Amino acid sequence: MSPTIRIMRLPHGADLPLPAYQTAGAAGADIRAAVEEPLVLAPLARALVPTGLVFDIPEGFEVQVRPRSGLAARHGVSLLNTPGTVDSDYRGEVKVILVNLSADPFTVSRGERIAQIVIAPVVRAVFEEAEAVSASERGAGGFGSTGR
Ligand SMILES: O=c1ccn([C@H]2C[C@H](O)[C@@H](COP(=O)(O)OP(=O)(O)OP(=O)(O)O)O2)c(=O)[nH]1
Ligand SMILES: [Mg+2]
Repeated sequence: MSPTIRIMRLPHGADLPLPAYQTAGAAGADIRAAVEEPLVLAPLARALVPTGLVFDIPEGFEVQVRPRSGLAARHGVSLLNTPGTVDSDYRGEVKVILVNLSADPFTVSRGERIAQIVIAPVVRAVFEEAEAVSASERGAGGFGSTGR
């Protein structure tokens, strides 16, 4: 099943390609920087990078915004909030929170593929207050309780 995501391109991204899967089996579709000018990210700097895209995500799905491993491995560039969550009712421009975790400045060029989006089904819970919770083998152990 392939849900359709309708995409509106904003004026500053009108000439950039839509998100696209690069190979037949790709889970992620790359999205591009709709910056007007090259953007220089100093070491440890972050930026909210526009994509020029507004998504119309079908109800029951989300879009996750994830880093590209090539940018991470070669340049230390990642997303600060990975995976970013785009809610199905969000009608604003999708933006990418890029962060430069390397010791060198990184330049983002217009049209560069800066991240990838993965669409995923959403399960929503019912949150219900409880006086007590069920017993389990783990109990309250966590944060390394099983050792290394
Ligand atoms: O990488 C991201 C993450 C989020 N968003 C947009 C879509 C999402 O639906 C909205 C809100 O994101 P989130 O809930 O993560 O942020 P928040 O800080 O909780 O903002 P809000 O109070 O608007 O929910 O921002 C993006 O464009 N890119
Ligand atoms: Mg939120």
